[in-house]
Amino acid sequence: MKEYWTALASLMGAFAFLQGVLHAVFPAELRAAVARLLGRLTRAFSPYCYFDVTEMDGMSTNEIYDAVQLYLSSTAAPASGARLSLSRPLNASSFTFGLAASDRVADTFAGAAVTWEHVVAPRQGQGFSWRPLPEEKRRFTLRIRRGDRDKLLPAYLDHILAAAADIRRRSQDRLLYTNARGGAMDARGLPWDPVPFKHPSTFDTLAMDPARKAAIMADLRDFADGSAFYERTGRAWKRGYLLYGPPGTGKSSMIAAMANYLGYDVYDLELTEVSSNAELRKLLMKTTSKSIIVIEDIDCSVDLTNRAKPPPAPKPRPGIDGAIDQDGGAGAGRSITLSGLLNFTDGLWSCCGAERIFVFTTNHIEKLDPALLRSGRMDMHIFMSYCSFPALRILLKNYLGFQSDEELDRLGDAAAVLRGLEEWVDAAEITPADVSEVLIKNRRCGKAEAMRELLDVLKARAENRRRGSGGALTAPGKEAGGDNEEEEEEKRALESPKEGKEQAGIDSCGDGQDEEAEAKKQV
Ligand SMILES: Nc1ncnc2c1ncn2[C@@H]1O[C@H](COP(=O)(O)OP(=O)(O)OP(=O)(O)O)[C@@H](O)[C@H]1O
Ligand SMILES: [Mg+2]
Repeated sequence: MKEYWTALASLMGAFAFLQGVLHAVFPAELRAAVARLLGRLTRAFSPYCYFDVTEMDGMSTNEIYDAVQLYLSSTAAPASGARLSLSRPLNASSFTFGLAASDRVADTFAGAAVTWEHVVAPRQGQGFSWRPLPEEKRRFTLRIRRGDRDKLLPAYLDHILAAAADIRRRSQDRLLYTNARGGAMDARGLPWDPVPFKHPSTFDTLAMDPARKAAIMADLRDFADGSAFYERTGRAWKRGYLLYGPPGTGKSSMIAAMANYLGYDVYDLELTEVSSNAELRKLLMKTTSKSIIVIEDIDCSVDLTNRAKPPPAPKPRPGIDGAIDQDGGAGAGRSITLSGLLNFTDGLWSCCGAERIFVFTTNHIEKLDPALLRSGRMDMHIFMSYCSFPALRILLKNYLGFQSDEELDRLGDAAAVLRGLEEWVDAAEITPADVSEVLIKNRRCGKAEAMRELLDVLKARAENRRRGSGGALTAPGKEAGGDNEEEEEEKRALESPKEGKEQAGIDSCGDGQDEEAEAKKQV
Protein backbone atom coordinates (compact mmCIF):
# COMPACT_ATOMS: atom_id res chain seq x y z
CA MET A 1 0.00 0.00 0.00
CA LYS A 2 2.86 2.31 0.98
CA GLU A 3 4.54 1.72 -2.43
CA TYR A 4 1.28 2.60 -4.17
CA TRP A 5 1.07 6.02 -2.47
CA THR A 6 4.78 6.69 -3.18
CA ALA A 7 4.28 5.87 -6.89
CA LEU A 8 1.18 8.11 -7.08
CA ALA A 9 3.01 11.01 -5.39
CA SER A 10 5.95 10.80 -7.78
CA LEU A 11 3.58 10.57 -10.77
CA MET A 12 1.80 13.73 -9.67
CA GLY A 13 5.12 15.45 -9.08
CA ALA A 14 6.23 14.54 -12.61
CA PHE A 15 2.93 15.83 -14.02
CA ALA A 16 3.29 19.14 -12.17
CA PHE A 17 6.87 19.46 -13.38
CA LEU A 18 5.84 18.77 -16.99
CA GLN A 19 3.02 21.29 -16.77
CA GLY A 20 5.46 23.91 -15.43
CA VAL A 21 7.85 23.22 -18.30
CA LEU A 22 4.99 23.43 -20.85
CA HIS A 23 3.84 26.76 -19.42
CA ALA A 24 7.39 28.12 -19.43
CA VAL A 25 8.28 26.92 -22.94
CA PHE A 26 4.99 27.44 -24.84
CA PRO A 27 3.21 30.82 -24.78
CA ALA A 28 -0.48 31.01 -23.89
CA GLU A 29 -1.57 31.57 -27.55
CA LEU A 30 0.21 28.44 -28.66
CA ARG A 31 -1.37 26.40 -25.87
CA ALA A 32 -4.84 27.70 -26.82
CA ALA A 33 -4.21 26.82 -30.47
CA VAL A 34 -3.17 23.30 -29.51
CA ALA A 35 -6.29 22.94 -27.35
CA ARG A 36 -8.45 24.10 -30.29
CA LEU A 37 -6.72 21.66 -32.62
CA LEU A 38 -7.25 18.81 -30.16
CA GLY A 39 -10.92 19.82 -29.86
CA ARG A 40 -11.31 19.79 -33.63
CA LEU A 41 -9.59 16.41 -33.95
CA THR A 42 -11.84 14.95 -31.27
CA ARG A 43 -14.94 16.30 -32.99
CA ALA A 44 -13.80 15.05 -36.39
CA PHE A 45 -13.60 11.50 -35.11
CA SER A 46 -16.60 11.75 -32.79
CA PRO A 47 -19.74 9.85 -33.81
CA TYR A 48 -21.80 12.91 -32.76
CA CYS A 49 -22.44 16.38 -34.11
CA TYR A 50 -23.38 19.39 -32.01
CA PHE A 51 -25.67 22.40 -32.54
CA ASP A 52 -25.73 25.49 -30.34
CA VAL A 53 -28.94 27.41 -29.73
CA THR A 54 -27.91 30.68 -28.08
CA GLU A 55 -30.24 32.83 -26.01
CA MET A 56 -29.36 36.00 -27.93
CA ASP A 57 -29.21 36.10 -31.69
CA GLY A 58 -26.98 39.12 -32.18
CA MET A 59 -28.83 41.88 -30.35
CA SER A 60 -32.22 40.25 -30.30
CA THR A 61 -33.76 37.33 -28.52
CA ASN A 62 -33.53 33.96 -30.19
CA GLU A 63 -37.04 32.55 -30.43
CA ILE A 64 -35.71 29.00 -30.78
CA TYR A 65 -33.98 29.25 -27.39
CA ASP A 66 -37.26 30.07 -25.66
CA ALA A 67 -39.02 27.32 -27.55
CA VAL A 68 -36.38 24.72 -26.63
CA GLN A 69 -36.57 25.74 -22.98
CA LEU A 70 -40.33 25.38 -22.89
CA TYR A 71 -40.29 22.15 -24.84
CA LEU A 72 -37.63 20.52 -22.66
CA SER A 73 -39.29 21.62 -19.47
CA SER A 74 -42.40 19.66 -20.24
CA THR A 75 -41.52 16.82 -22.57
CA ALA A 76 -37.94 15.61 -22.23
CA ALA A 77 -36.89 13.22 -19.48
CA PRO A 78 -34.16 14.61 -17.22
CA ALA A 79 -31.07 12.38 -17.09
CA SER A 80 -30.60 10.84 -13.67
CA GLY A 81 -29.02 13.36 -11.34
CA ALA A 82 -29.99 16.34 -13.53
CA ARG A 83 -31.00 19.42 -11.57
CA LEU A 84 -34.10 21.20 -12.70
CA SER A 85 -34.85 24.79 -11.85
CA LEU A 86 -38.46 25.50 -10.96
CA SER A 87 -40.05 28.78 -11.87
CA ARG A 88 -43.34 30.44 -12.62
CA PRO A 89 -43.02 33.11 -15.28
CA LEU A 90 -44.62 36.44 -14.40
CA ASN A 91 -47.68 35.97 -16.55
CA ALA A 92 -48.14 32.23 -16.41
CA SER A 93 -50.55 30.31 -14.25
CA SER A 94 -48.51 27.11 -14.12
CA PHE A 95 -44.99 26.19 -13.05
CA THR A 96 -42.18 25.55 -15.51
CA PHE A 97 -39.20 23.25 -15.03
CA GLY A 98 -35.98 24.47 -16.57
CA LEU A 99 -32.58 22.86 -16.90
CA ALA A 100 -30.01 24.19 -14.44
CA ALA A 101 -26.60 25.22 -15.76
CA SER A 102 -24.55 22.41 -17.32
CA ASP A 103 -27.25 19.80 -16.86
CA ARG A 104 -28.49 17.47 -19.56
CA VAL A 105 -31.72 15.91 -20.69
CA ALA A 106 -32.35 13.13 -23.15
CA ASP A 107 -35.07 13.10 -25.77
CA THR A 108 -36.08 10.91 -28.69
CA PHE A 109 -37.54 11.90 -32.03
CA ALA A 110 -38.37 9.66 -34.98
CA GLY A 111 -36.65 6.78 -33.19
CA ALA A 112 -33.37 8.67 -32.73
CA ALA A 113 -31.93 9.58 -29.32
CA VAL A 114 -30.67 13.12 -28.73
CA THR A 115 -29.17 14.94 -25.76
CA TRP A 116 -29.58 18.58 -24.77
CA GLU A 117 -27.11 20.36 -22.50
CA HIS A 118 -27.72 23.76 -20.95
CA VAL A 119 -24.49 25.79 -20.92
CA VAL A 120 -24.26 29.01 -18.90
CA ALA A 121 -21.14 31.21 -18.84
CA PRO A 122 -20.59 34.73 -17.51
CA ARG A 123 -20.60 37.43 -20.19
CA GLN A 124 -17.11 38.74 -20.68
CA GLY A 125 -17.71 42.51 -20.71
CA GLN A 126 -20.70 44.28 -22.15
CA GLY A 127 -18.93 46.31 -24.84
CA PHE A 128 -20.96 49.13 -26.40
CA SER A 129 -24.67 48.49 -26.65
CA TRP A 130 -27.81 50.64 -26.83
CA ARG A 131 -29.38 48.49 -24.19
CA PRO A 132 -28.13 46.24 -21.39
CA LEU A 133 -27.51 42.60 -22.30
CA PRO A 134 -28.14 39.68 -19.89
CA GLU A 135 -25.22 39.12 -17.49
CA GLU A 136 -24.82 35.50 -18.53
CA LYS A 137 -24.42 33.87 -21.90
CA ARG A 138 -26.80 30.95 -22.11
CA ARG A 139 -27.18 28.33 -24.75
CA PHE A 140 -28.56 24.89 -25.35
CA THR A 141 -26.30 22.40 -27.11
CA LEU A 142 -27.98 19.66 -29.05
CA ARG A 143 -26.00 16.45 -29.53
CA ILE A 144 -27.15 14.01 -32.19
CA ARG A 145 -25.55 11.05 -33.95
CA ARG A 146 -24.04 12.00 -37.31
CA GLY A 147 -26.08 9.32 -39.04
CA ASP A 148 -29.32 10.78 -37.64
CA ARG A 149 -28.63 14.31 -38.77
CA ASP A 150 -30.57 14.26 -42.04
CA LYS A 151 -33.44 12.39 -40.46
CA LEU A 152 -33.74 14.84 -37.55
CA LEU A 153 -33.11 18.27 -38.98
CA PRO A 154 -35.06 20.40 -39.58
CA ALA A 155 -38.10 18.22 -38.70
CA TYR A 156 -37.08 17.98 -35.04
CA LEU A 157 -36.77 21.77 -34.72
CA ASP A 158 -40.15 22.27 -36.39
CA HIS A 159 -41.60 19.78 -33.93
CA ILE A 160 -40.08 21.69 -31.00
CA LEU A 161 -41.40 25.06 -32.22
CA ALA A 162 -44.91 23.70 -32.72
CA ALA A 163 -44.90 21.89 -29.37
CA ALA A 164 -43.63 24.99 -27.54
CA ALA A 165 -46.31 27.19 -29.11
CA ASP A 166 -48.93 24.68 -28.05
CA ILE A 167 -47.61 24.43 -24.49
CA ARG A 168 -47.50 28.21 -24.25
CA ARG A 169 -51.10 28.52 -25.34
CA ARG A 170 -52.34 25.84 -22.98
CA SER A 171 -50.32 26.75 -19.90
CA GLN A 172 -50.07 30.50 -20.11
CA ASP A 173 -52.75 33.05 -19.64
CA ARG A 174 -53.28 35.35 -22.56
CA LEU A 175 -50.84 38.23 -22.80
CA LEU A 176 -51.67 41.80 -23.63
CA TYR A 177 -48.73 43.63 -25.19
CA THR A 178 -48.39 47.36 -25.53
CA ASN A 179 -45.66 49.09 -27.47
CA ALA A 180 -43.21 50.65 -25.04
CA ARG A 181 -43.22 54.41 -24.71
CA GLY A 182 -41.03 56.05 -27.31
CA GLY A 183 -40.14 52.70 -28.85
CA ALA A 184 -37.83 51.72 -25.96
CA MET A 185 -36.74 48.08 -25.83
CA ASP A 186 -36.35 45.75 -22.87
CA ALA A 187 -33.19 43.75 -22.00
CA ARG A 188 -34.19 41.05 -24.47
CA GLY A 189 -34.58 43.46 -27.36
CA LEU A 190 -38.37 43.41 -27.43
CA PRO A 191 -40.28 46.65 -28.01
CA TRP A 192 -43.51 45.24 -26.50
CA ASP A 193 -44.40 45.24 -22.78
CA PRO A 194 -46.49 42.20 -21.82
CA VAL A 195 -49.05 42.11 -19.00
CA PRO A 196 -51.42 39.26 -18.11
CA PHE A 197 -54.59 39.51 -20.14
CA LYS A 198 -57.50 38.32 -18.08
CA HIS A 199 -60.42 40.07 -19.73
CA PRO A 200 -63.59 38.12 -18.88
CA SER A 201 -65.45 39.06 -22.05
CA THR A 202 -66.47 36.09 -24.19
CA PHE A 203 -68.88 35.63 -27.06
CA ASP A 204 -71.35 34.26 -24.49
CA THR A 205 -71.33 37.50 -22.53
CA LEU A 206 -71.16 39.79 -25.57
CA ALA A 207 -74.51 41.42 -26.18
CA MET A 208 -75.28 41.52 -29.87
CA ASP A 209 -77.60 39.97 -32.36
CA PRO A 210 -77.10 36.16 -32.12
CA ALA A 211 -77.03 35.64 -35.90
CA ARG A 212 -74.31 38.27 -36.39
CA LYS A 213 -72.38 36.87 -33.48
CA ALA A 214 -72.54 33.38 -34.94
CA ALA A 215 -71.33 34.72 -38.31
CA ILE A 216 -68.32 36.39 -36.69
CA MET A 217 -67.47 33.29 -34.66
CA ALA A 218 -67.70 31.11 -37.78
CA ASP A 219 -65.43 33.52 -39.66
CA LEU A 220 -62.85 33.43 -36.85
CA ARG A 221 -62.94 29.64 -36.63
CA ASP A 222 -62.61 29.42 -40.40
CA PHE A 223 -59.57 31.64 -40.23
CA ALA A 224 -57.88 29.75 -37.40
CA ASP A 225 -58.42 26.41 -39.14
CA GLY A 226 -57.54 27.79 -42.55
CA SER A 227 -53.83 26.94 -42.72
CA ALA A 228 -54.27 24.64 -45.74
CA PHE A 229 -56.57 27.13 -47.51
CA TYR A 230 -54.17 30.04 -47.16
CA GLU A 231 -51.23 27.92 -48.28
CA ARG A 232 -53.07 26.53 -51.28
CA THR A 233 -54.31 29.92 -52.46
CA GLY A 234 -51.00 31.69 -51.86
CA ARG A 235 -52.60 34.24 -49.55
CA ALA A 236 -50.95 35.59 -46.42
CA TRP A 237 -52.53 33.95 -43.39
CA LYS A 238 -54.04 37.06 -41.86
CA ARG A 239 -57.43 38.68 -41.55
CA GLY A 240 -58.61 42.20 -40.85
CA TYR A 241 -61.69 43.33 -38.93
CA LEU A 242 -62.94 46.89 -38.65
CA LEU A 243 -65.19 47.43 -35.65
CA TYR A 244 -67.16 50.65 -35.75
CA GLY A 245 -70.01 52.17 -33.82
CA PRO A 246 -70.80 54.62 -31.01
CA PRO A 247 -68.83 54.54 -27.74
CA GLY A 248 -69.92 51.84 -25.29
CA THR A 249 -71.31 49.41 -27.83
CA GLY A 250 -68.72 46.71 -27.13
CA LYS A 251 -65.86 47.14 -29.62
CA SER A 252 -63.15 46.54 -27.04
CA SER A 253 -65.24 43.79 -25.45
CA MET A 254 -65.47 42.15 -28.89
CA ILE A 255 -61.66 42.15 -29.23
CA ALA A 256 -61.31 40.49 -25.83
CA ALA A 257 -63.96 37.94 -26.78
CA MET A 258 -62.07 37.19 -30.02
CA ALA A 259 -58.81 36.68 -28.11
CA ASN A 260 -60.47 34.42 -25.55
CA TYR A 261 -62.27 32.47 -28.25
CA LEU A 262 -59.16 31.74 -30.30
CA GLY A 263 -56.64 31.70 -27.45
CA TYR A 264 -54.57 34.44 -29.10
CA ASP A 265 -52.42 37.10 -27.46
CA VAL A 266 -53.32 40.74 -28.06
CA TYR A 267 -50.93 43.45 -29.26
CA ASP A 268 -52.46 46.82 -28.47
CA LEU A 269 -50.63 49.15 -30.82
CA GLU A 270 -50.51 52.74 -29.60
CA LEU A 271 -49.84 54.52 -32.88
CA THR A 272 -49.09 57.86 -31.23
CA GLU A 273 -46.01 56.24 -29.65
CA VAL A 274 -44.64 55.17 -33.01
CA SER A 275 -42.46 57.72 -34.71
CA SER A 276 -42.04 56.33 -38.21
CA ASN A 277 -43.16 53.78 -40.74
CA ALA A 278 -39.89 51.93 -40.25
CA GLU A 279 -40.56 51.67 -36.52
CA LEU A 280 -44.05 50.38 -37.27
CA ARG A 281 -42.52 47.64 -39.44
CA LYS A 282 -40.11 46.64 -36.73
CA LEU A 283 -42.93 46.43 -34.20
CA LEU A 284 -44.81 44.17 -36.57
CA MET A 285 -41.81 41.93 -37.01
CA LYS A 286 -41.62 41.43 -33.25
CA THR A 287 -45.16 40.14 -32.92
CA THR A 288 -45.78 36.43 -32.65
CA SER A 289 -48.10 34.22 -34.65
CA LYS A 290 -51.57 33.52 -33.29
CA SER A 291 -52.09 37.06 -32.18
CA ILE A 292 -54.51 39.93 -32.62
CA ILE A 293 -52.94 43.27 -33.46
CA VAL A 294 -55.26 46.05 -32.39
CA ILE A 295 -55.32 49.73 -33.24
CA GLU A 296 -58.10 51.37 -31.22
CA ASP A 297 -59.74 54.61 -32.32
CA ILE A 298 -57.80 54.65 -35.54
CA ASP A 299 -59.36 57.95 -36.61
CA CYS A 300 -57.88 59.67 -33.53
CA SER A 301 -54.45 58.01 -33.51
CA VAL A 302 -52.73 59.85 -36.32
CA ASP A 303 -53.74 61.89 -39.32
CA LEU A 304 -54.49 59.14 -41.77
CA THR A 305 -56.80 60.92 -44.11
CA ASN A 306 -54.46 61.63 -46.96
CA ARG A 307 -52.46 58.82 -48.38
CA ALA A 308 -50.30 60.99 -50.59
CA LYS A 309 -49.44 63.73 -48.13
CA PRO A 310 -47.46 62.67 -45.07
CA PRO A 311 -48.29 64.64 -41.92
CA PRO A 312 -45.66 67.12 -40.69
CA ALA A 313 -42.56 65.30 -39.50
CA PRO A 314 -42.09 65.18 -35.72
CA LYS A 315 -38.66 65.84 -34.26
CA PRO A 316 -36.36 62.91 -35.04
CA ARG A 317 -35.87 60.69 -32.04
CA PRO A 318 -34.26 57.29 -31.55
CA GLY A 319 -36.14 54.44 -33.21
CA ILE A 320 -36.74 51.12 -31.52
CA ASP A 321 -33.28 49.90 -32.32
CA GLY A 322 -31.84 53.05 -30.89
CA ALA A 323 -30.83 54.61 -34.19
CA ILE A 324 -32.37 57.73 -35.62
CA ASP A 325 -34.62 56.57 -38.41
CA GLN A 326 -33.31 57.47 -41.82
CA ASP A 327 -35.80 55.44 -43.79
CA GLY A 328 -37.58 56.88 -46.73
CA GLY A 329 -36.38 60.43 -46.76
CA ALA A 330 -38.22 63.53 -45.60
CA GLY A 331 -41.55 62.92 -44.01
CA ALA A 332 -42.07 59.39 -45.27
CA GLY A 333 -39.52 57.84 -42.95
CA ARG A 334 -39.97 60.17 -40.02
CA SER A 335 -43.67 59.85 -39.30
CA ILE A 336 -46.50 57.45 -39.75
CA THR A 337 -48.36 57.81 -43.00
CA LEU A 338 -51.45 56.10 -44.25
CA SER A 339 -49.43 54.16 -46.79
CA GLY A 340 -47.09 53.06 -43.99
CA LEU A 341 -50.08 51.76 -42.10
CA LEU A 342 -51.47 50.05 -45.17
CA ASN A 343 -48.11 48.36 -45.73
CA PHE A 344 -48.26 47.27 -42.12
CA THR A 345 -51.49 45.39 -42.68
CA ASP A 346 -51.23 44.56 -46.33
CA GLY A 347 -47.74 44.78 -47.72
CA LEU A 348 -44.95 42.25 -47.87
CA TRP A 349 -44.04 42.96 -44.27
CA SER A 350 -47.40 41.89 -43.00
CA CYS A 351 -46.62 38.35 -44.10
CA CYS A 352 -43.68 37.75 -41.78
CA GLY A 353 -45.14 35.32 -39.28
CA ALA A 354 -48.54 33.79 -39.77
CA GLU A 355 -51.99 33.52 -38.32
CA ARG A 356 -52.43 37.13 -37.39
CA ILE A 357 -55.58 39.16 -37.06
CA PHE A 358 -55.66 42.93 -37.43
CA VAL A 359 -58.47 44.78 -35.69
CA PHE A 360 -59.08 48.50 -36.09
CA THR A 361 -61.78 50.26 -34.11
CA THR A 362 -63.39 53.63 -34.68
CA ASN A 363 -66.38 55.63 -33.54
CA HIS A 364 -66.39 57.55 -36.83
CA ILE A 365 -66.08 55.33 -39.85
CA GLU A 366 -66.94 58.30 -42.08
CA LYS A 367 -63.65 59.95 -41.10
CA LEU A 368 -61.53 57.10 -42.41
CA ASP A 369 -59.75 57.26 -45.73
CA PRO A 370 -61.49 55.08 -48.33
CA ALA A 371 -58.12 53.39 -48.89
CA LEU A 372 -58.49 51.85 -45.43
CA LEU A 373 -61.97 50.63 -46.20
CA ARG A 374 -61.58 49.33 -49.71
CA SER A 375 -62.31 45.69 -50.40
CA GLY A 376 -59.78 43.17 -49.29
CA ARG A 377 -58.12 45.55 -46.85
CA MET A 378 -60.24 45.04 -43.80
CA ASP A 379 -61.93 41.75 -44.58
CA MET A 380 -64.96 42.32 -42.40
CA HIS A 381 -66.66 45.53 -41.30
CA ILE A 382 -68.61 44.96 -38.11
CA PHE A 383 -71.06 47.58 -36.93
CA MET A 384 -71.47 47.57 -33.18
CA SER A 385 -74.92 49.00 -32.79
CA TYR A 386 -77.05 50.40 -30.00
CA CYS A 387 -78.67 47.76 -27.87
CA SER A 388 -81.25 45.69 -29.73
CA PHE A 389 -83.77 43.46 -27.96
CA PRO A 390 -81.84 40.20 -28.56
CA ALA A 391 -78.72 41.92 -27.19
CA LEU A 392 -80.70 43.23 -24.23
CA ARG A 393 -81.81 39.69 -23.39
CA ILE A 394 -78.15 38.65 -23.19
CA LEU A 395 -77.42 41.52 -20.80
CA LEU A 396 -80.42 40.57 -18.65
CA LYS A 397 -79.06 37.04 -18.43
CA ASN A 398 -75.51 38.25 -17.67
CA TYR A 399 -76.39 40.77 -15.00
CA LEU A 400 -79.61 39.48 -13.42
CA GLY A 401 -78.66 35.81 -13.43
CA PHE A 402 -81.35 34.36 -15.70
CA GLN A 403 -80.12 30.87 -16.51
CA SER A 404 -81.81 30.50 -19.87
CA ASP A 405 -84.09 32.10 -22.44
CA GLU A 406 -86.92 29.91 -21.14
CA GLU A 407 -86.53 31.32 -17.65
CA LEU A 408 -86.61 34.82 -19.10
CA ASP A 409 -89.81 34.00 -20.99
CA ARG A 410 -91.50 32.51 -17.90
CA LEU A 411 -91.50 35.73 -15.93
CA GLY A 412 -95.08 35.73 -14.70
CA ASP A 413 -95.87 39.23 -13.41
CA ALA A 414 -92.78 40.74 -14.98
CA ALA A 415 -93.60 39.43 -18.46
CA ALA A 416 -95.26 42.75 -19.25
CA VAL A 417 -92.05 44.57 -18.28
CA LEU A 418 -90.08 42.40 -20.68
CA ARG A 419 -92.54 43.25 -23.44
CA GLY A 420 -92.14 46.92 -22.53
CA LEU A 421 -88.37 46.61 -22.83
CA GLU A 422 -88.78 45.08 -26.27
CA GLU A 423 -91.11 47.89 -27.27
CA TRP A 424 -88.90 50.78 -26.11
CA VAL A 425 -85.33 49.57 -26.54
CA ASP A 426 -84.88 50.62 -30.19
CA ALA A 427 -86.43 54.04 -29.68
CA ALA A 428 -84.18 54.68 -26.68
CA GLU A 429 -80.96 54.21 -28.70
CA ILE A 430 -79.14 53.09 -25.62
CA THR A 431 -75.70 51.50 -25.63
CA PRO A 432 -75.05 48.11 -24.02
CA ALA A 433 -72.66 49.97 -21.69
CA ASP A 434 -75.51 52.15 -20.40
CA VAL A 435 -77.87 49.17 -20.03
CA SER A 436 -75.13 47.38 -18.07
CA GLU A 437 -74.79 50.36 -15.74
CA VAL A 438 -78.54 50.43 -14.95
CA LEU A 439 -78.59 46.67 -14.34
CA ILE A 440 -75.49 46.75 -12.13
CA LYS A 441 -76.99 49.53 -10.02
CA ASN A 442 -80.33 47.79 -9.55
CA ARG A 443 -79.46 44.12 -9.55
CA ARG A 444 -79.75 43.82 -5.78
CA CYS A 445 -83.39 44.94 -5.85
CA GLY A 446 -84.49 41.73 -7.57
CA LYS A 447 -84.90 40.80 -11.20
CA ALA A 448 -88.35 42.29 -11.73
CA GLU A 449 -87.51 45.57 -10.03
CA ALA A 450 -84.23 45.94 -11.94
CA MET A 451 -86.08 45.38 -15.21
CA ARG A 452 -88.72 47.93 -14.24
CA GLU A 453 -85.97 50.48 -13.52
CA LEU A 454 -84.44 49.74 -16.89
CA LEU A 455 -87.80 50.21 -18.59
CA ASP A 456 -88.17 53.62 -16.94
CA VAL A 457 -84.73 54.60 -18.21
CA LEU A 458 -85.55 53.42 -21.73
CA LYS A 459 -88.81 55.36 -21.78
CA ALA A 460 -87.18 58.51 -20.44
CA ARG A 461 -84.41 58.32 -23.04
CA ALA A 462 -86.80 57.68 -25.89
CA GLU A 463 -88.96 60.61 -24.85
CA ASN A 464 -85.97 62.87 -24.42
CA ARG A 465 -84.78 61.98 -27.87
CA ARG A 466 -88.13 62.80 -29.36
CA ARG A 467 -88.43 66.06 -27.47
CA GLY A 468 -84.89 67.02 -28.44
CA SER A 469 -85.73 66.48 -32.07
CA GLY A 470 -89.04 68.31 -31.77
CA GLY A 471 -91.12 65.23 -32.57
CA ALA A 472 -94.53 64.46 -31.15
CA LEU A 473 -94.75 62.06 -28.25
CA THR A 474 -95.85 58.87 -29.94
CA ALA A 475 -95.42 55.24 -29.13
CA PRO A 476 -92.14 53.71 -30.29
CA GLY A 477 -92.27 52.12 -33.70
CA LYS A 478 -94.83 54.71 -34.90
CA GLU A 479 -92.27 57.49 -34.87
CA ALA A 480 -92.69 59.86 -37.79
CA GLY A 481 -89.54 60.36 -39.84
CA GLY A 482 -88.25 63.70 -41.05
CA ASP A 483 -88.20 65.75 -37.85
CA ASN A 484 -84.97 64.37 -36.50
CA GLU A 485 -83.13 64.31 -39.76
CA GLU A 486 -79.82 65.33 -38.27
CA GLU A 487 -79.81 62.39 -35.92
CA GLU A 488 -80.97 60.06 -38.62
CA GLU A 489 -78.14 61.29 -40.81
CA GLU A 490 -75.65 60.66 -38.03
CA LYS A 491 -77.05 57.20 -37.47
CA ARG A 492 -76.88 56.40 -41.17
CA ALA A 493 -73.24 57.46 -41.28
CA LEU A 494 -72.47 55.09 -38.42
CA GLU A 495 -74.58 52.30 -39.69
CA SER A 496 -73.32 51.98 -43.16
CA PRO A 497 -70.78 53.33 -45.57
CA LYS A 498 -72.62 51.34 -48.22
CA GLU A 499 -76.24 50.41 -48.46
CA GLY A 500 -77.57 46.91 -48.48
CA LYS A 501 -75.22 44.36 -47.06
CA GLU A 502 -74.03 46.50 -44.24
CA GLN A 503 -77.51 47.12 -42.96
CA ALA A 504 -77.14 43.69 -41.48
CA GLY A 505 -74.22 45.11 -39.52
CA ILE A 506 -71.61 42.85 -41.06
CA ASP A 507 -69.94 43.59 -44.31
CA SER A 508 -67.81 40.94 -45.85
CA CYS A 509 -65.92 43.34 -48.01
CA GLY A 510 -65.60 43.19 -51.71
CA ASP A 511 -66.21 40.75 -54.50
CA GLY A 512 -62.88 39.04 -54.07
CA GLN A 513 -63.88 38.41 -50.53
CA ASP A 514 -67.07 36.67 -51.54
CA GLU A 515 -65.10 34.45 -53.85
CA GLU A 516 -62.72 33.76 -51.06
CA ALA A 517 -65.56 32.89 -48.73
CA GLU A 518 -66.93 30.58 -51.39
CA ALA A 519 -63.53 29.00 -51.91
CA LYS A 520 -63.06 28.62 -48.19
CA LYS A 521 -66.30 26.73 -47.87
CA GLN A 522 -64.88 24.14 -50.24
CA VAL A 523 -61.79 23.53 -48.10
N1 LIG B 1 -72.01 44.52 -26.66
C1 LIG B 1 -71.73 44.46 -25.37
N2 LIG B 1 -71.90 43.31 -24.68
C2 LIG B 1 -71.61 43.22 -23.39
N3 LIG B 1 -71.17 44.26 -22.65
C3 LIG B 1 -70.97 45.42 -23.28
C4 LIG B 1 -71.24 45.58 -24.67
N4 LIG B 1 -70.96 46.84 -25.01
C5 LIG B 1 -70.53 47.46 -23.91
N5 LIG B 1 -70.53 46.62 -22.86
C6 LIG B 1 -70.15 46.97 -21.50
O1 LIG B 1 -69.75 48.32 -21.50
C7 LIG B 1 -68.39 48.50 -21.17
C8 LIG B 1 -67.72 49.37 -22.24
O2 LIG B 1 -67.70 48.64 -23.46
P1 LIG B 1 -66.50 48.69 -24.49
O3 LIG B 1 -65.29 49.27 -23.86
O4 LIG B 1 -66.35 47.34 -25.08
O5 LIG B 1 -67.09 49.70 -25.54
P2 LIG B 1 -66.39 50.35 -26.79
O6 LIG B 1 -67.35 50.19 -27.94
O7 LIG B 1 -65.04 49.80 -26.97
O8 LIG B 1 -66.34 51.87 -26.38
P3 LIG B 1 -65.32 53.01 -26.92
O9 LIG B 1 -65.72 53.33 -28.32
O10 LIG B 1 -65.59 54.15 -25.98
O11 LIG B 1 -63.95 52.45 -26.80
C9 LIG B 1 -67.78 47.13 -21.12
O12 LIG B 1 -66.97 46.99 -20.00
C10 LIG B 1 -68.95 46.18 -21.05
O13 LIG B 1 -69.16 45.84 -19.71
MG1 LIG C 1 -63.12 50.65 -26.76
